[in-house]
Amino acid sequence: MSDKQHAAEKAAEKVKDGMVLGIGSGSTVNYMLKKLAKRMEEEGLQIKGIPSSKKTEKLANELGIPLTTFAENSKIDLAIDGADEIDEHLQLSKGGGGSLVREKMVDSIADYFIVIAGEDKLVKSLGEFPLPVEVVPFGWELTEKRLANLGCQTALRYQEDERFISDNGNYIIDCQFEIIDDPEKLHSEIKSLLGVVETGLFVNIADEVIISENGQLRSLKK
Ligand SMILES: O=C[C@H](O)[C@H](O)[C@H](O)COP(=O)(O)O
Repeated sequence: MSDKQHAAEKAAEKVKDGMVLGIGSGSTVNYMLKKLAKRMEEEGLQIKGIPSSKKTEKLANELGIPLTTFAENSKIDLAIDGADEIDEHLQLSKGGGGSLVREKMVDSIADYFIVIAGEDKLVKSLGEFPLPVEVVPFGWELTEKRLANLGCQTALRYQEDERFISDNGNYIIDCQFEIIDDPEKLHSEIKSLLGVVETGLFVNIADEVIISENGQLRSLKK
């Protein structure tokens, strides 16, 4: 079993009967969903999920996991999500799959947010992984220049030779900074730029990180 699967399955064990669960996105979360579906079948566990992407929604539907919306539930008991980078203060860089806006909406409202990952996602400082920023398509070239003025190399994201379009109909600009030593400050600076919808910096949102390293689990908490 891979480290990410190990961490994902451990987190799935923390889901309790009757919970409204915020379901993140990505390959690590997919393992969590599969384990959750197994628990529902074997233990009769009943939950409702709020998915953070169309991909997660599709997999949850395929696995028979009941879903709900913010229209029906304004509260999330627990959210479980992956990350692209995690620093020692539990600050995250997310959005490698382009789902950062919905993920942030889901993860930040949860009473408790658990991040799941293999040890390879732990970093001393964020920034090696290019930071995804979701921008509105209108005037994206101007927004890209504003981002570049903050001192990063920018790249409009493509997928299979087409411009990547997020679940919200927006573009993603990946921003390569040398190092992100103050995620909170950088997030505020980027958010203040016209045309920016959201950044992939998840600052002071995670409550716990479950990491697996060579089959050994450990939990990092705030
Ligand atoms: O937009 C995607 C998300 O932020 C993912 O949670 C993140 O990219 C980690 O994905 P994975 O579990 O596939 O490494």
